[in-house]
Amino acid sequence: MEPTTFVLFGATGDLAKRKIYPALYNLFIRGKLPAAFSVIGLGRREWSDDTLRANVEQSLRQFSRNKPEDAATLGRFLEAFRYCMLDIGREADYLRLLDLVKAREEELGIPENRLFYLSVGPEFFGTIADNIRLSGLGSGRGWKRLVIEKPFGHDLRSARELNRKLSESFAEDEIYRIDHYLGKPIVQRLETLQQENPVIQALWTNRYIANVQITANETVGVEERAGYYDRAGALRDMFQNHLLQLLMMAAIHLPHDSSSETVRFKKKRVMESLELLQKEDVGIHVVRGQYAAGSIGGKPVVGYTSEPGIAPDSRTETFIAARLHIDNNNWRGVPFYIRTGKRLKEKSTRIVVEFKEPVKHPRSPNGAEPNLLVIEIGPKESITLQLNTKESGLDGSFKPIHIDLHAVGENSPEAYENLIGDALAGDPTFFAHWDEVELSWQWVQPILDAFGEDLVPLHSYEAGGYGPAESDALLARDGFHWWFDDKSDLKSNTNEGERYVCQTNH
Ligand SMILES: NC(=O)C1=CN([C@@H]2O[C@H](COP(=O)(O)OP(=O)(O)OC[C@H]3O[C@@H](n4cnc5c(N)ncnc54)[C@H](OP(=O)(O)O)[C@@H]3O)[C@@H](O)[C@H]2O)C=CC1
Ligand SMILES: O=C1O[C@H](COP(=O)(O)O)[C@@H](O)[C@H](O)[C@H]1O
Repeated sequence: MEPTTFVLFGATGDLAKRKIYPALYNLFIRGKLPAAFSVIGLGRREWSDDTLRANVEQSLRQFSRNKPEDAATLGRFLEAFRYCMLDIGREADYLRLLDLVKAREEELGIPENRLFYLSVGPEFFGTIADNIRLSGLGSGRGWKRLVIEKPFGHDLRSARELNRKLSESFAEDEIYRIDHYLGKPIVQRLETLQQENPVIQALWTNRYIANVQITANETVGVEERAGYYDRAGALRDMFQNHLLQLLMMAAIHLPHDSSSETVRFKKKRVMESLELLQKEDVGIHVVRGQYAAGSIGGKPVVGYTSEPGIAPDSRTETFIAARLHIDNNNWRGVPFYIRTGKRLKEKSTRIVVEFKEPVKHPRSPNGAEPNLLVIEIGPKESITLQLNTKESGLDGSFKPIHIDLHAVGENSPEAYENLIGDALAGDPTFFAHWDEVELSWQWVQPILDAFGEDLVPLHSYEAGGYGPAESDALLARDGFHWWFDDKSDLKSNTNEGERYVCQTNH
């Protein structure tokens, strides 16, 4: 990996502490950081190099999956860190930063390869990009990369404006837009699961698939982010980015040796084929909800509008479910159902592919269930194929068997580790390209408009359940139901039914 200077805006903030330092440390101990590497942390706080290092060490002790046990290893890691006080709006501070970056590059004898990681609010992205250009930080003799966090815009118009602004200072292939769902290990394996397994590839069409369900349920509420969340809601916070990315990853068909360009091209094609909704029709395809008081894991929780910092008359959605159609030869006629919400019964992020039943209706009396491919993305990771077999005995009924297609890795890397490693290596495959982001906002915009004009009812749902009943009705109208919402469906997640572990390519 090429020698790099990692310039971290927001080094004193929460994301750096919880995700970025642990990711860098885990890359370091796995030997996945460049041999010559330095981190320049930035913030307004009056920290010294030692204060930064002490904070990094503290963050590793609290948040890293590998705790720093060996003092010498930790010392070598921390030695790479320098701190520079910088106010984002003050141009002179960038010149001081440039001096420090150059001094470090000379000290280490490394080329001017600079990765700028913006772990700060999106309102600062444009100013930082401008100042990187104006100060000369962005015109070194090596490469430059810009890593940015969501939210990428608040709607289609603001996303386009932000992109225009960034593109004055960085080319598209220099911009790495983090969507941490793309860094999750199982999501990264989806492409190979399909590519390396012709059986799955052959089944990946509307000929065999009845519907696809993408769920991201959370038990947490708005937490300490009332100010941000009440302006965003579930549609902007989860749906426009993470869930549409999962949809793209699930729906693409990839040739055997796909490059990152192929992956991005195919994802773009999926988004281009998504049927756009008219604002007036949003209520037919989209359900929105807001949590009321209830209980989670036996503990009472307040409703959304009683959360600290949320206005009592807020109409922000904390739940959304939608039915989408991809109008192309592979997926025409296959509904994709997507839902996400806060204060639901359990934390689970999964994709369920329900296969068509040639003969029997789902839940037919003899016990046969539709074949399912269940991709558990978190908090547990698994890929399971549910098939039917005949019960030995007299009644001849069927029972489901489950074939595990994914060996769960011990201590597998976290999303940020994968993504920061990829950004350092210059691999853009698992970052969101502007085309995808723009098409996602384009798809979401009529829904934002319909919500804004109150054309869609806001259903209240009790905390601790599975969201409003209208979300079930959305699927019931098509003759389907959400899988795994009640205990009887949880067979594939428990020991009920026989399980087989398979060797697969992925
Ligand atoms: N925290 C999380 O889990 C997640 C965060 N994000 C995104 O990451 C970004 C950072 O979030 P988070 O770390 O939580 O935010 P914090 O509020 O914890 O940190 C903000 C950081 O920005 C710095 N900062 C703010 N204003 C200035 C300024 N004028 N000049 C220089 N530095 C400034 C602060 O430094 P100082 O106070 O020293 O000036 C601080 O380091 C946001 O865009 C957020 O949406 C995305 C996903 C998850
Ligand atoms: O980006 C976000 O994601 C989290 C959920 O992430 P996960 O990895 O725990 O599934 C969500 O809680 C948060 O609101 C959102 O901003």
